[in-house]
Amino acid sequence: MTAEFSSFINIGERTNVTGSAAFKRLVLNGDYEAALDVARQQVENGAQIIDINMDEAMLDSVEAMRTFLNLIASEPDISRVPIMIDSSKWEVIEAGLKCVQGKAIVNSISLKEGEEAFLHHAKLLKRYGAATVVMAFDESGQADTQARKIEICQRSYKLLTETIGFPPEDIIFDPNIFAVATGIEEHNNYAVDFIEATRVIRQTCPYSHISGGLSNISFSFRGNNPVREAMHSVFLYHAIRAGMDMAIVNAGQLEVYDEIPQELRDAVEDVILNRREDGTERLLELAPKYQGDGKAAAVEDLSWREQPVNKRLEHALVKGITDYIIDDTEEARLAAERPLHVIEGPLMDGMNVVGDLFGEGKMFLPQVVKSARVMKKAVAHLQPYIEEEKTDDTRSNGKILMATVKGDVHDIGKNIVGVVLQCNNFEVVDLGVMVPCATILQTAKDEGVDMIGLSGLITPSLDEMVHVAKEMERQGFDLPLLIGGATTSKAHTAVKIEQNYHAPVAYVPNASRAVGVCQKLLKADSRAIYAEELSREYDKVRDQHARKQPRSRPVSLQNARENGFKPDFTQKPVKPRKLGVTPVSVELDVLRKYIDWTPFFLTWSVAGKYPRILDDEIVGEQARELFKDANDMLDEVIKHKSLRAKGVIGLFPANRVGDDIEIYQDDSRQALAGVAHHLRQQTLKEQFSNYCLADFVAEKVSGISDYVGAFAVTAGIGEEELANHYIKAGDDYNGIMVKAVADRLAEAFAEYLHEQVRKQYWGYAPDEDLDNDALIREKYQGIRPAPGYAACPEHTEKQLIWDLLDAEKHTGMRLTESYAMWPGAAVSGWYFSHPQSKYFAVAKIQRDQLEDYAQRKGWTMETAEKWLAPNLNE
Ligand SMILES: C[S@@+](CC[C@H](N)C(=O)[O-])C[C@H]1O[C@@H](n2cnc3c(N)ncnc32)[C@H](O)[C@@H]1O
Repeated sequence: MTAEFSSFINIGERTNVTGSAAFKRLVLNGDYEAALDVARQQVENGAQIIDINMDEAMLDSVEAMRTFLNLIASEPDISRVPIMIDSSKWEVIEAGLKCVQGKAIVNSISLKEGEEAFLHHAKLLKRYGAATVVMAFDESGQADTQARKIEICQRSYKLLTETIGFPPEDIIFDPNIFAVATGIEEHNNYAVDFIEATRVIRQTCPYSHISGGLSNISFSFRGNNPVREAMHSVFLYHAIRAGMDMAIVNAGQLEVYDEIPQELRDAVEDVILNRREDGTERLLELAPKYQGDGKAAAVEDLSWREQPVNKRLEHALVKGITDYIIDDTEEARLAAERPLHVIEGPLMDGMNVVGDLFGEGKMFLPQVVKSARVMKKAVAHLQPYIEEEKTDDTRSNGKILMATVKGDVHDIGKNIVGVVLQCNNFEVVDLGVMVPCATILQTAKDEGVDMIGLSGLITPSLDEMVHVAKEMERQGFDLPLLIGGATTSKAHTAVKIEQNYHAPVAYVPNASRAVGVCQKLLKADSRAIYAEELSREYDKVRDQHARKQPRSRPVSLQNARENGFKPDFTQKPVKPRKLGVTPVSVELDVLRKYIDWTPFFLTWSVAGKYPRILDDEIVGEQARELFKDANDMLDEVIKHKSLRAKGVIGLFPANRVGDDIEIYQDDSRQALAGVAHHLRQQTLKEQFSNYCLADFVAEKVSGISDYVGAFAVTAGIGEEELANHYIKAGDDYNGIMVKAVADRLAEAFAEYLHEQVRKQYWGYAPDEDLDNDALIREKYQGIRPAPGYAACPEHTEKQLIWDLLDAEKHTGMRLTESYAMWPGAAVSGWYFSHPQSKYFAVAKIQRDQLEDYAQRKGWTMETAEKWLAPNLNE
């Protein structure tokens, strides 16, 4: 499998006042909330880094950069991607670097003002631990030819790495993308110059990266988006193959290379590759034809049924069509010498095509999972014939044990990886969820597996993975270990896991990487080399981690408390209409209207915001198909009541005492029902407060009667049974779909119930009238923070919610030893009603708060360190 596209990174370009008039207007008007939406949209559209530029004469750029980045820091759905601070002014860059949490990227530095200034800036960036874009620009100007681009980048590289020891992997060269087809002959070779320079730079400047602003290339076709998009795709297609690994793009506006009409693609390719003198004229002639979308309407094409059987099998696998698979497999079996040969021949050939297309970014994840369904059907048809022959000599690529670790129940990602591996002829032993270490290791021995893959979603699972690695070492295992799941990371794998186990440990960020990693680890000839590569890489990550300087200054807990948020309590808090605990049940077709579909597509690695995604140029067709399949599943579970939802809420008198919230049994406020413990942000905040969730509740000493709420909901009753029913029938696609749909229904339940609480049960916003989009965008008053998320990252607090609500009795939901909720399709959290309450990230805390929290919870320091590990500086 090739992986050119899986490692390509696209950088969002819309948060740039010099490039987007709309964004500029928002920032100039001080409408930072809408400006944040622009950033959020880019992330939702699949940007993996966002470029932020505030260079505008009418703006105080330093202030604008600082304000915007600080706002982003408290938006977890934006700040999960790295920030590229883009400015031509050093003071703006530095102001930005002081705000960004995590690794920043600076755009850009160059030799424009000579070596001294260049190295001075680079040294500062190194101290911040930032990566940087280095423009191919020197004292005599911007590089336009291939030779100049190479010369300047090589000179910059040498200066950076040899003079000041700048980490080469933190260097991103921008060799300048200039417009082609401008009518000026000297411009005709600009794309070729870039591509060829890229090839040489990647070869001669090890570990560095190549990026560029893509939209420049098509500047002469402004107003003709189809042609511009075709030019971008063709350019990227060739540049990526030459080694370009990042680009500033509008991710929502890229045509799939293979889907550009042949005639247009050829004409664009002539221009990009400067293949003929009259290339520009020919493209200009053709362009008006594609001014619209230039594509003919699709009709169902059954001509593939005319092809030989092997080709039909391949087609069915690639397209995920099960309709004819049994007939075609039977035909192939009759023609083959042995039934096994059908698997080893045409079926595996077809799956290899699937694997290659996926690796090249030409197929999407849900399609691969559907291919697996076709494959399973074919294999199931052949199985009785193979058994009749009584031979079982199929050779798989290797046997992999997969498990979600003890205490964790999440397995959608693991199941997808399992299916993708099976598609690539790996045998997967899937132990399911909540698997204790001893079971994992014993099964690995009994089954003689070649590798172990661990998955987990919640933060406590990270510790459990460390435990498994240590046990593997203690028991003398020598198998490679794979680590994956939402909270895992390369840094955690390097710092916490890899050091504890001598055999190869590989962090697998997503399903598309899994196959490549497994193949390299299981082939005798590549294992040693890859293991060596991995261990060098992790050494480096550890080293970087150790050298990482905190980008934000810690403050004492006392100072943080003094700078706590002081909400306005001139309006008295509204007393809930119905105090106490209320179980709630609801029909799924009510919840259906509250579904937020965007995360559903992300689960399947199809990125984009709903409903726009359905019409997206690149993923639209795939998104429509997925959406239809999900809705078919919803129809089915509603009709047969095979999934059910149950929830419970509680509304209680409450007051703040320090960073705790006392929750009372009744409004006399004499007897405690429980105490919620919260954490406070502990880094220096110059313009903002050091937030703690407790701040949003009136202090006990104020005499103001305040209230909080709690909720726990699930839409996963029946989920396991239904998923297993599909999986047993060989239909992993629908097995995963059940869980993806149940997860959406649970989130929809949380949304629906929160609305009911605001308008009725609590009734602090009785006249609220918001559509689903506004609900998803959280335009309402109040928040519902969920333990385990950034404002209340400590998971054991869920126990208090369970106790207050008697949640197990009312809903059947349980907490595991890691405080994951079971069934997996579940949501729980607190309700805060204050109009100024908002989400934020506690982030790193200091020793004094750790001690204070341990004392408040009645914990030993060891217990506190265990549960707060993700928030401690190490
Ligand atoms: C993860 S999304 C879920 C809603 C989304 N519409 C969906 O369907 O997936 C937003 C929820 O996550 C939780 N959340 C987000 N940011 C948080 C933070 N900083 N602290 C605590 N909880 C947070 C809140 O419960 C919030 O309602």
